[in-house]
Amino acid sequence: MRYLTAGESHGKQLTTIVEGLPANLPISSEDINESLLRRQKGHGRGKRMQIEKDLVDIVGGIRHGYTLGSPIALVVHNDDFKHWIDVMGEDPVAEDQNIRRVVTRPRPGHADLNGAIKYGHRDMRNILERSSARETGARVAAGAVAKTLLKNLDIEIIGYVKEIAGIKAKEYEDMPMNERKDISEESAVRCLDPEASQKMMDAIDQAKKDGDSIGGVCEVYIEGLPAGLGSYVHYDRKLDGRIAGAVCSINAFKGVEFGIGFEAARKNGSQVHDEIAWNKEDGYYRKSNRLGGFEGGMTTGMPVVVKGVMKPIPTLYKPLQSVDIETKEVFNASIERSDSCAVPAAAVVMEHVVAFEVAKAITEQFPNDQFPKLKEAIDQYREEIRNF
Ligand SMILES: Cc1cc2nc3c(=O)[nH]c(=O)nc-3n(C[C@H](O)[C@H](O)[C@H](O)COP(=O)(O)O)c2cc1C
Ligand SMILES: C=C(O[C@@H]1CC(C(=O)O)=C[C@@H](OP(=O)(O)O)[C@H]1O)C(=O)O
Repeated sequence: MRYLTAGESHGKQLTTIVEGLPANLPISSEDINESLLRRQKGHGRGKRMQIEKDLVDIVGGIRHGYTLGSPIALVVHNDDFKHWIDVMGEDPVAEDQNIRRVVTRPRPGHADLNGAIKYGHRDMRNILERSSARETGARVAAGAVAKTLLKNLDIEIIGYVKEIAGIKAKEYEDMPMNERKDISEESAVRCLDPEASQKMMDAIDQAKKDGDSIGGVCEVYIEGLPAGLGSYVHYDRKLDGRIAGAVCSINAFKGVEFGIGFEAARKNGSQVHDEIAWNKEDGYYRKSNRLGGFEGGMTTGMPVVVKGVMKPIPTLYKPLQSVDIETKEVFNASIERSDSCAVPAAAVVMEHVVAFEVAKAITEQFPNDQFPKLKEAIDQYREEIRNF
C-alpha cells in the first residue's frame, strides 16, 4: 500500500490517492467522514476550522460500497478557497502584490525560509501553502481507508492526548478499547483523564490569552495485532521504524516513543524487558508491555503503544522576530489567525498515519488481492501462532 496527497492549504481541494487495498473490502464515505470530522475538533483550534466542513468525495476505486482493487481517489474540498480565489485560483495573477498576498517575511518554526531557499521562490506563499498542516486532512483520509481494513480484520486503533503543556494524564493501562474511544471522544482535548482534561483546557485558554502556543504528547494504542508483523531482516522492514518515521512526518512532531520509551534509558534491563508466558487460550503473551508491543521490529501480539511529541504551534500572536528576505529588515511576525494548540487534532492525525503503516505491513505479509482471502489467511495465521 502507498499513498500520495496533493493540494494547497487555501487551494481548491485536497486530493489523496491510495493504492494497494484488496478488492471487495466494504468501505463507505461515512467511515472517512467520521475520521475527517474528528480531526477538525479540539479545544484550541483557530477560526479556520469554523470555515471548513471536511467531507470526502470518493472519485475512484470504490463502487457500490466495495473496493475494486484499483487506486482509490479521495477529494476533500477547501471551503475557505472561496475567500482565496484571487490568490490561489487559476486565473493569471495580478501584478498587485497585495492581491497576490506575497509573503516575503518568513515565520520562525515554519518551512518558509528553508523552502524558499531550496526552491528559489521569493514569494514564500509558494512554500507555506503546501507545508501547512491542512495536508494532514488528506493523510487522515488515507488513514481512514487503512483503518477500515484493520477494523474488518478485528484490529482496533485509537489516538488520544497524554500531555499538554506539562499537564500529564493518569496512566490507564488496563482501560478497555471501547472506553478509550468513548472517553477521548467526549473530552474537548481528547484525553482519557477528565481531571487533566480540564487543566489542559485552562492551559490552552491561558496560552491563547498570552498570545502564546503550547504543545504536548499524543498516544496511539492498537489491539488485535498478531505477533510477527513487520520483520527484523532489513532496516526498512522494521515496523516500529516505519511507524516512527510516519509519526515524525506529521507537521510539528519532534519525537516518538514505544512503550516506556526514553524512560528505558534510566532503568535496568530487568525493569524494561517483558517476560514471556503462554496459556492455551491466548497462546504466547508478555507478563508486562513495557516495550509497547515491539521486539526486533516485529509485533509481539501485545497492544502497540506509541507516543509522539508535538512542539507548540509556531505562529504566535505574541510575535517572534524574523528578517524580510527583500529588505533584510528585522520585523516582528504578525498573524491573522492560527491554532493556539492542535494537540487533540494531531492525536487523530497520528492515529491515522500509524493505521496506514500497520495496514501496509499486513498487506505485504498476507495475500492481498481479495479481502475475503486476506481475512481467511490472517485468521488462519492467528490460529497457527496460538499453538506454535
Ligand atoms: C493538526 C495540526 C494543526 C496545525 N495548525 C497550525 C496552525 O494553526 N498554525 C501554525 O503555525 N502551525 C500549525 N501546525 C504546525 C505547523 O504546520 C508546523 O509546525 C510547520 O509546518 C513546520 O513544520 P515542523 O514543525 O514539522 O518543522 C499544525 C500542525 C498540525 C499537526
Ligand atoms: C487548515 C488546517 O490547519 C491549518 C494549519 C496551519 C499550519 O500552518 O500548519 C495553519 C492554519 O491555517 P490558516 O493559515 O488557513 O488559518 C490552520 O488552520 C487544518 O488542519 O485543516
